[in-house]
Amino acid sequence: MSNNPSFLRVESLGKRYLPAAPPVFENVSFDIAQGEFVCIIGHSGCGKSTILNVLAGLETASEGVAFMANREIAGPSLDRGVVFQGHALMPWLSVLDNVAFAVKSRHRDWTRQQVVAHAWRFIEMVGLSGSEHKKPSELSGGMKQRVGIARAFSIEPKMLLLDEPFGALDALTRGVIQDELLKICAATRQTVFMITHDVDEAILLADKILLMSNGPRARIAEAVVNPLPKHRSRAGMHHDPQFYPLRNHLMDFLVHRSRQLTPT
Ligand SMILES: Nc1ncnc2c1ncn2[C@@H]1O[C@H](COP(=O)(O)OP(=O)(O)OP(=O)(O)O)[C@@H](O)[C@H]1O
Repeated sequence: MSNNPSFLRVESLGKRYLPAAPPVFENVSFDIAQGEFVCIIGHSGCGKSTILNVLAGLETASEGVAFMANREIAGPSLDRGVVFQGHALMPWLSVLDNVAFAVKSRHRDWTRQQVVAHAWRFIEMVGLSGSEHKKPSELSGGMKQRVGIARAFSIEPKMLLLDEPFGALDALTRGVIQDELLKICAATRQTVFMITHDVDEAILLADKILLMSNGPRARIAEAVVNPLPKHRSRAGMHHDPQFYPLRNHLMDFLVHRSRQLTPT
């Protein structure tokens, strides 16, 4: 991790969809360091996806600002790769061409050969070599999600934004892809902001876990630094003496404290 504590800086963000209604969230401020993996957890409707969309430049905030590398985020950019739950692949293109399309948009001057070689690297990285000529309709949900991840990584974004990317997957596939994501992030020192509802997933992946209170007027109630050693594994992390205290703290927030912080 670099010494720059605020590669991404969010300052007093607020969002109001309807003028007469209270804001969904307000006064949301947090920092993400370069190479840091941050998860955000909170109940449905508190505004997590809205925050992610503001960071992606797909949505504007009603109040506050977000900066990445000291530049205000004011629209979509290839510097930020987004993976949604619904993977959004182009159904008429093969796995290879779905990834190649993204590579080409990043490197417009590259030859087809360069584009394909680069796309290949990322298809291999997510364990999809052998399926590169398949269309999305021929892939399982987990495989489609891997294509989405390969595509987002292939543009080598400065920041990766993941909106519950594994939400629709069965536990086994989810575990396999979590392990892959961990490996890729360790190898590339990728900076990540990820929404999850899964406390164990957050403990496995995140360096820091942001806890959001319930909406309306939701806020970041706590930023919990993960005390477990950086090289964690799904199989081993629950043996760490710090695992259950951390898990209980997060669960306790979701069950009790997230509500108490909601203004009446
Ligand atoms: N375009 C929109 N117009 C009006 N209200 C919206 C719009 N988008 C989101 N909202 C409302 O804003 C609130 C926050 O939505 P958002 O999707 O950001 O929450 P979330 O925390 O990501 O929820 P979930 O965990 O269920 O995905 C919800 O009450 C939602 O109904």
